Amino acid sequence: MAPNPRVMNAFRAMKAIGINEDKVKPVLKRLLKLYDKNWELIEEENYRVLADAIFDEDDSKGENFTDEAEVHDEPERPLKRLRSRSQEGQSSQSMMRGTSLRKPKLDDEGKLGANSLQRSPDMMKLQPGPSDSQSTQVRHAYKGKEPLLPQVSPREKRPIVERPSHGVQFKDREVDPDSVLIPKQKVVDSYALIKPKDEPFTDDLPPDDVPRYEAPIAVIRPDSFSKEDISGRSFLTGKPDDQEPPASHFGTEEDRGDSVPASSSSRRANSELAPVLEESPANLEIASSSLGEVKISLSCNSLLGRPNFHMPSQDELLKSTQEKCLRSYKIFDSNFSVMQMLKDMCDCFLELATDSSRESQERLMNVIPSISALKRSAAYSALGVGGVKGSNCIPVNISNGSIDIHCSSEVAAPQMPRQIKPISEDAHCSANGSTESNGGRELRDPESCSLVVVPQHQLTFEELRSLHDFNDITKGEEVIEISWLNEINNECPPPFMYIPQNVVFQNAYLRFTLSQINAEDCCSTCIGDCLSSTTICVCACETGNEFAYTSEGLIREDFLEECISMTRDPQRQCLSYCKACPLERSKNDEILEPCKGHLKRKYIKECWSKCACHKRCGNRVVQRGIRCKLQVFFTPEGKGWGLRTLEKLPKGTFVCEYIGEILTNKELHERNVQRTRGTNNEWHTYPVLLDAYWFLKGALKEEEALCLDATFYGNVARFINHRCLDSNLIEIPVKVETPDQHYYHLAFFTAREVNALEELTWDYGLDFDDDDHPVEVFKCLCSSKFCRNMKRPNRSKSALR
Ligand SMILES: C[S@@+](CC[C@H](N)C(=O)[O-])C[C@H]1O[C@@H](n2cnc3c(N)ncnc32)[C@H](O)[C@@H]1O
Repeated sequence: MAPNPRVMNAFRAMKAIGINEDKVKPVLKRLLKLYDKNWELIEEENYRVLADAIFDEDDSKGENFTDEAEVHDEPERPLKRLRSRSQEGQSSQSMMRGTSLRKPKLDDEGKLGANSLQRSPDMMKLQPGPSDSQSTQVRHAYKGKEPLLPQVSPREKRPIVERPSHGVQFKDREVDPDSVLIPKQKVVDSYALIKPKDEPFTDDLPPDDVPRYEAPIAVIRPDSFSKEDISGRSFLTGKPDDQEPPASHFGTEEDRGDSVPASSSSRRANSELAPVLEESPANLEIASSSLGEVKISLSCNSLLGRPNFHMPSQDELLKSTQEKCLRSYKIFDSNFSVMQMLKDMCDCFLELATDSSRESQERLMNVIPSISALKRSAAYSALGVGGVKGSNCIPVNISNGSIDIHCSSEVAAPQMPRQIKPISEDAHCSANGSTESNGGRELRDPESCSLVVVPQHQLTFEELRSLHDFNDITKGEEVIEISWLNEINNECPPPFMYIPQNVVFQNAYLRFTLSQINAEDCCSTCIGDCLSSTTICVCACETGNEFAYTSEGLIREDFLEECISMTRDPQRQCLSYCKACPLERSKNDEILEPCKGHLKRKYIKECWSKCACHKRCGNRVVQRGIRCKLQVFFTPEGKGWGLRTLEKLPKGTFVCEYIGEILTNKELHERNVQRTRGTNNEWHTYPVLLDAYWFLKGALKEEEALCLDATFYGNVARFINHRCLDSNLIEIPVKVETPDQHYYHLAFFTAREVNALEELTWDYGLDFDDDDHPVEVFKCLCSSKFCRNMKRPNRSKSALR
């Protein structure tokens, strides 16, 4: 029978550290039996378990003949020290992995002791320190060897968890600082062999006549060297981390005094090793939480033996990671920082790991809607909370059926409630933390003393969902966060559901099928970026065989100017007339008026899923979503909420799409009728008609005459206010998924360069003289010199585009 390759590998690995087959065989057999043939456990960390079991056996044999005195006077202990590199300075890494293998301790019968195999670091932390007598035994057992687990010695009774560093820590015990050397360049696989410095250094393998001394006497890891040791260096600063000892230091200064002292001799050893260590860093700290409690390290152990290994600089590493992230995850925010993300990860870890009730209380405060937000929802009246104009918060005291929230005047922080923890319908909590009956719903941890209570029957789930997170009104729906801010009063944005893509309300006919897209509607032979292709891409046909976008992702100047003048210049404006205008049909009048005309527009055709080009092809802009830094803000001029940019935007930048529910024109008409009858809402969203191509079909079917309404479902475009004629945005139809003319995206691009903090506006195309539309009019406050409403400030009807 062919020998089991795993057995052969084990032999080979042991041979590499000087243990011959005869010795390996019986121990291996026992381990296999013990582990139920679980080879993985044996093979882990380059057969560490096996090696240690062999050493154990050696030791236990040896110990039969030693007493305490002999142990201490044992100067000629082994020449070599076996050490897994993965232990070197890897405490935090091990902790992250959450596993650590403790060597199996075989009892007399060759069985595992109760605690022999421990994989949980928590378990290890909880391990009590042995009593003095126990520790003596432990010292016997480990005499001359590094224990594989943080065994707690009398001088290390302090639990590991108390130490500033964390994770699995391997203790250097009985180390003679002068006696060890790590010949890093002679790495065999992942082991570093350590040889007493003052003994003749012959080769890496022990002489055959000293088999007992294969067991190592001591170990020095890179991070147990002085602070100049690169492996203990903070990668962030390039300086040693002086906030705390490296993760693999054991115990306090005094502790180290008799284990691994920072003695002159150890320093001597270090300085001798310095050139080697400089070339062989093992563990690099790359990020940490603000106070250094949590750290992220990179370990490159398996690279150390490679001749071409060199340590990348911090800049190199960050730059390359950043580029990779930007490429892979489509992050277009120029402020994105890998380093920040890693620090955030440390902070999150710390937060989760130390979740204090105070923190969770603060977090909860931010998820409660302010009264102004509630006021806008139908739920407000049902809440029975008195008006608090001038206050950003719902009153602090808990009274039956009311809401408790503490809130500073600057922080109007209504957010999406993320965690609603119904405790009891009848419970609320008084300031001292006791629970009282209130018929409400508790929104936070019952342990904290100030509870937030919202009457359960008042706010529906839908209503809660429509309240806005002031950090990100998009609720994470967009690639980029969009905050909202009111520096004028205590209003909150009106409730609506944020959606990043249009959704069909009910009857609109929309088919995005691949079969519907013909060869002439997609570039099925393009490769990579269509913009840089030399052949003409079919997707550019609609725009005169030239793409509408530049390689910078802006709209081509001439195309943009054409669109602007077709929309704004009365001389260039071109109306098309449909045969049976859906607008007229929806009125259900006896006699249909003739079509009043629809503005003709140029449109952009973007590459899409059936195109063979790359997803990041330059002819895909609108479909990537919002990339500019925007903010919803309360306008000082009395227009209500508006949208502004927080960064300078070049001319031709894509800002956002008008997103809303896709309605048929009939459905919209019905809504409008309802709207005028319904609540007297000051701020109306203005639905847009997707009417640019209505004229193309003889008689458009009802379900093909489409429009977008952002009143209930929409994106930030619903906040863009109107400006007569010289608005800084221009809307352009963009075709993406379907070649059908009756559906397209309406995208806003900057019509000129826009400065940071400038309000973004578009011309709704309102005819302030047209009394024929049911949507409530507003007094135009656009302050444009071309304002069409200037001479008629008191008009009460407006037009709907
Ligand atoms: C699409 S919404 C814009 C967002 C709105 N300002 C809000 O607070 O939700 C349109 C409404 O904003 C207001 N509005 C927009 N442009 C305006 C302007 N130029 N002057 C006055 N009010 C304006 C009108 O009330 C209009 O009905």
